[in-house]
Amino acid sequence: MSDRSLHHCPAPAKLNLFLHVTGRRADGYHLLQSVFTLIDRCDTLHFDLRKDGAIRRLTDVPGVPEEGDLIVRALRLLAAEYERRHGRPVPGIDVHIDKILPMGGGLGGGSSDAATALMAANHLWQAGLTREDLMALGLPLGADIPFFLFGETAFAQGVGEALQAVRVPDLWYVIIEPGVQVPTGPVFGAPDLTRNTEPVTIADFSKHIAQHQGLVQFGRNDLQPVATRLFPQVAEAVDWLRQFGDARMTGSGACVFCAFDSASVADAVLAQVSGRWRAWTAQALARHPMPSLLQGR
Ligand SMILES: C[C@](O)(CO)[C@H](O)COP(=O)(O)OP(=O)(O)OC[C@H]1O[C@@H](n2ccc(N)nc2=O)[C@H](O)[C@@H]1O
Ligand SMILES: Nc1ncnc2c1ncn2[C@@H]1O[C@H](COP(=O)(O)OP(=O)(O)OP(=O)(O)O)[C@@H](O)[C@H]1O
Repeated sequence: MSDRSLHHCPAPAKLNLFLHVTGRRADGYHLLQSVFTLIDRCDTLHFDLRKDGAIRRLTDVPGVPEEGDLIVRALRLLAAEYERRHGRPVPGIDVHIDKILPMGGGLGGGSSDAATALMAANHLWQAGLTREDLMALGLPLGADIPFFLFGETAFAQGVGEALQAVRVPDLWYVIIEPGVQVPTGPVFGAPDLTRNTEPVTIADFSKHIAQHQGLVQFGRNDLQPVATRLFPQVAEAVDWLRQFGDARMTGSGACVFCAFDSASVADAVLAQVSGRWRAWTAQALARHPMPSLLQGR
C-alpha cells in the first residue's frame, strides 16, 4: 500500500435481519424499517491512482458494463464534487475487483462495492469529504450505500438512510443462494406487497433480540411473500433451511439465511445443504473491515 494505491480493500455483504415496509413516498419509493448487519463475506477491490483524470474499472464483470457499474457511477459523483471543492480535475483512478457476491442476491454487493470505492478514492485523491458527505453523495445511487459507509450494525428507517447503531449478538450464519437473481423493482412494485406494517421502535427490536439471543429473528421480511411467489426457488430454500432454525430472505432476495450461535453448528448445517445450491457460512461483523479512512464518528 502507498499513497498512490490501496489494494485488497474489502466490500462486505449485508443481511437484513428483518425488513418492514411501513409506507410509500410520493415519488413511489417505499419507507422501510430494517436492521442491517455486515458479514465477513466480501468482494475485494484494488485502486491505483492515474494521472490523466480517467475513472476506469479494469475488471470485466459479466452483466455489468463499466459505465453502469455503481463503483464507476459513485466515483464520477465524487470526482464532480472534488472539482467543485478544489477547482481542478481529479487525478483519476483504476479499479480492479474480485467479485464473489452474487448479484440480485439481497446482499447489497453493488452498493458495498460503491461504498468501498468512495472511501478509497476520497483517501487517495485527498478529496476531504466526511463520512456524512459520502453518505449523502451515495444515497441517490443506492439506498444501501449510506449503510455501508455508516459501517456498523444499524436500525435503518426512511428508504434506508436514517441510521442508528444497534447491538446484536455475535452470530454465525448459513446463507443459501437459490440460483436466481431477484430484481428489486418488481418486488416493490407488486400489487400484493404489504405496505402498511405498523412501525416498531428500536427498543422493541433490542428487547426481542436480548430475549432470544438473536436466534429467533424479530418481525419479518415483508418482501419475502412477493419474492417467493415470483421465484419459487427462493421458497424452496427457505423451507429447507427452516428445519434448522428461523430462516428468512435478506433484502429483496434471492439469498436466504439462518442464524446459529457457533461456527461448528453453522458448519454442520452447511455440510447438509443439497449440491443444487451454492451455500456458505459467514460471521457477523461488528464493524466495517476497511481501515478507518474517514473523518467523523
Ligand atoms: C430492499 C433493500 O435491499 C434493503 O436493503 C434496498 O432498499 C434496495 O435498495 P436499492 O438496491 O437501492 O434498490 P434499487 O435497486 O435502486 O431499487 C430498484 C427499485 O425498487 C424500488 N424501491 C427501492 C427501494 C425502496 N426503498 N423503495 C422502492 O420502491 C424502486 O422502484 C426502485 O426503482
Ligand atoms: N459493482 C456492482 N456489483 C454488482 N452489481 C452491480 C454493480 N454495479 C451495478 N450493479 C447492478 O446492480 C444490480 C444489483 O446488484 P446488487 O449486487 O447490489 O444486488 P442486491 O444484492 O440484490 O442488492 P440489494 O440488497 O441492494 O437489493 C445488479 O443486478 C447490477 O445490474
